[in-house]
Amino acid sequence: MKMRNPPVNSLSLEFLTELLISLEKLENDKTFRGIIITSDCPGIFSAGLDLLEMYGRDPAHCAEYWKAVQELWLRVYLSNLVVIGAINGISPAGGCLLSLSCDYRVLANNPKYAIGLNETLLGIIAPFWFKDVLVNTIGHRAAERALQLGFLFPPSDALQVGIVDQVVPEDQVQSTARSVMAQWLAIPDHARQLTKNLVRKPTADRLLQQRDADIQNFVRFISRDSIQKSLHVYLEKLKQKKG
Ligand SMILES: CCCCCCCCCCC/C=C/C(=O)SCCNC(=O)CCNC(=O)[C@H](O)C(C)(C)COP(=O)(O)OP(=O)(O)OC[C@H]1O[C@@H](n2cnc3c(N)ncnc32)[C@H](O)[C@@H]1OP(=O)(O)O
Repeated sequence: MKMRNPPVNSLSLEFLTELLISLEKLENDKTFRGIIITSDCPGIFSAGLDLLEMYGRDPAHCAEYWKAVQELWLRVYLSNLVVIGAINGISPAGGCLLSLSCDYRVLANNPKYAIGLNETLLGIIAPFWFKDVLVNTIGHRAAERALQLGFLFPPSDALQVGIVDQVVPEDQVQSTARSVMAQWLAIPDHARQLTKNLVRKPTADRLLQQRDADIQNFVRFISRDSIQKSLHVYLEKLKQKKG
């Protein structure tokens, strides 16, 4: 699955909906046993959640958006398919969450391709289920530092901390992802799927048990004047960077 939402593969409501529909189709087609998620935007896996879906929007829109974010996460995280991330670009915040929700992550060795939950750098916070997935992946202490400081790990650090499973030369990302897929597909589906569910269900259940409250918390938080100001400042910084 090649994500194509130029210029930066931001996860807008429309794009999230497209991804959800595509994933659902693949899940329902029994001829598919695995997917490789990668990007069609040069140098960018995904710029994460679309800031314009959270800035200057009314509460109803924010609630609809957050529901779609939850939905995509649950679908990828709990997918019965083998999901491999072929991460061929930078993947901050929501892009990192998408990567972390794969079963295996292969990152291209380019110092620009940083990965991490950088929410604090925007003056916002990673929701508890983003945090849970990071803690599950790199452990409590490393996650505690990474989340508070908004670390974006370059490939060598990403491998060391375990946020990705493999770092390979850029021209080998897709072929490596395909070899890894072959290894994972050698396992009988029912055994692998039940095991995946056993490991991941408790984390997903934490959100499933309080989805509506999570949406309300998000809407309250994102609608605060101080948070809207932080988003404004960050968006302006992105604009000014262009010069
Ligand atoms: C009680 C508590 C309850 C809890 C409540 C939870 C609270 C909120 C949780 C929110 C979680 C948020 C998760 C996220 O994912 S936030 C997004 C994080 N993403 C980033 O920080 C990345 C920002 N982008 C960049 O750094 C660069 O754009 C990038 C390195 C990706 C690419 O750089 P490049 O130079 O190639 O391109 P530009 O910067 O010029 O960007 C091109 C245009 O795209 C726009 N853009 C970029 N990123 C985003 C984005 N994420 N959303 C929307 N738009 C984006 C950028 O502004 C440029 O636009 P223009 O061409 O119009 O200027």
